[in-house]
Amino acid sequence: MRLAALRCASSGTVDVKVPLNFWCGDRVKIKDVSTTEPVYEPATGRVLCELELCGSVEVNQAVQAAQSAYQAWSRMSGMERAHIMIEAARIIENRREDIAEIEVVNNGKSITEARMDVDSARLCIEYYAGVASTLAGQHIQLPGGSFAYTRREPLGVCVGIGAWNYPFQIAAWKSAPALACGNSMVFKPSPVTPVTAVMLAEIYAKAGAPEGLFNIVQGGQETGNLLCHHPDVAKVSFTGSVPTGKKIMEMCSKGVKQVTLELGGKSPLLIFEDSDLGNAVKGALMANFLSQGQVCSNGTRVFVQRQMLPEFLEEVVRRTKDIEIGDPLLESTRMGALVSRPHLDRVLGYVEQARKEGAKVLCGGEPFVPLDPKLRGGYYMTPCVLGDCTDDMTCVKEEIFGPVMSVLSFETEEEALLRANNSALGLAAGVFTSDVKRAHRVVEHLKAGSCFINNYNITPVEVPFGGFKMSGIGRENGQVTVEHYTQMKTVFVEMGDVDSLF
Ligand SMILES: NC(=O)c1ccc[n+]([C@@H]2O[C@H](COP(=O)([O-])OP(=O)(O)OC[C@H]3O[C@@H](n4cnc5c(N)ncnc54)[C@H](O)[C@@H]3O)[C@@H](O)[C@H]2O)c1
Ligand SMILES: C[N+](C)(C)CCCC=O
Repeated sequence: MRLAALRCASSGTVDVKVPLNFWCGDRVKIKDVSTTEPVYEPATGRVLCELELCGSVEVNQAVQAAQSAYQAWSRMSGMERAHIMIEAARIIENRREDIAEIEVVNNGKSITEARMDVDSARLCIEYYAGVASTLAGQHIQLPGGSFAYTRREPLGVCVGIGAWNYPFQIAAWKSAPALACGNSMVFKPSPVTPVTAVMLAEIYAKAGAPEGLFNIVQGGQETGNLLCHHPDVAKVSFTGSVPTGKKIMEMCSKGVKQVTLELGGKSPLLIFEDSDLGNAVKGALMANFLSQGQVCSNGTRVFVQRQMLPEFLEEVVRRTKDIEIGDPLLESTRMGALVSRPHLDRVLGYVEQARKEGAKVLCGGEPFVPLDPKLRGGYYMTPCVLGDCTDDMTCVKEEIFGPVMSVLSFETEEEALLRANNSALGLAAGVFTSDVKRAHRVVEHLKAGSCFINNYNITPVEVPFGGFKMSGIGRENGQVTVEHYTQMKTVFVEMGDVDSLF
């Protein structure tokens, strides 16, 4: 089935007819489909397709395919693996627009952002292609000419389970390091956004990967459970919510399987009075409104030093009101649709709750109905800035995962740090200041895995990304991720006689 079968021209015109499961190098139509689930186009509310969910038969087939590909792939040299990954990256570059458009249709984010996500996916694969050829062990000299060496060996069949906010990017961020290290993968996208991960599977196959190297099984919780419990799966890398992450860890503990958990956040952004106002405002917008606010690392608790608060609020509200909402496939659109109707309702409910708890809605927080009639059934809202927030409010404590910025004020650095760290989550944090000493002092004390100084939400693939506390375990991207997709073997070599005690 050609990728072009999915090509779209504008919102409201796409029907996905091709199968979305993929193993043994091809799209798979399930024989006796017992369960399907509708998949929606967030921009219009139309049904895009009925998703065929995988049960144990299909999960077994996909894992088996991955096992057999693993035999060949794990024996290849890093350079050989790199060659295929570079080719995959090249195909992604050529198909950038196709992939980005379909991502928009299934996820609702703007085409501008979708293109950036596709670029991040490609760069990640290019980066780990480079890493593949550098994988090496150590040589350790021992007495009498004896020595030991270490080997970095792959784990086997790895499972990736993705969230719906960055469907294509998550599939690449998980598969690139896994494959570079010699593993194979079975990936389960979110059933809300199942359409683009399978394009990545086709691309790897086209680039020359052995059949079964990267497979897609579609489904929700049940399919995920089957994968986590599967005896032939060595590791699970999960991106999603904290409650699901806990379940994944529990299931993996039964087989003592390794886990990587990329979970939720409620990250703080500290803006000191000596900051450059323009950059601080731009940073706060980037920290809250990318992907309709549906970003794990978002800095949704914006602490502003009291002296700067009035001018910050004035500017941040002005710029938030200017955000162009609408058809996510239009170049001018900066904010598209939220991912689903229930999610939109949940986010609007948080705004209502904030109002009841005493926060001031400075702008937005309302359902938005575009003028274009075909978009009337879409899941839009106006981006929201909440003022007069306090630490005990629900909007400040819970991950909303929508375009809602909570602004709080503070007096001193010490107080800001205490309040910023007062969360069970620790994915990211940011600080804006022109005082270089303060910047590093504050970052040293912030309990978060990814910290930004004078910027926010940039994730170059060569830099590790991941959380402290309940935001996760392990890292994605960067050199360190090799450790999460390999195991170390130590080999002792005796060059003399055995010095036996017996
Ligand atoms: N830290 C990160 O890198 C990162 C990135 C993106 C999203 N997230 C987080 O993801 C959440 C939003 O995504 P979501 O709503 O898709 O999360 P979710 O936890 O509901 O679902 C994530 C994935 O897990 C699957 N799943 C659900 N129950 C399962 C089970 N029992 N066993 C196995 N798999 C199961 C889902 O089908 C989906 O594929 C937010 O909390 C967000 O912060 C984190
Ligand atoms: C690329 N972003 C915007 C930093 C998103 C990282 C993945 C988290 O949801």
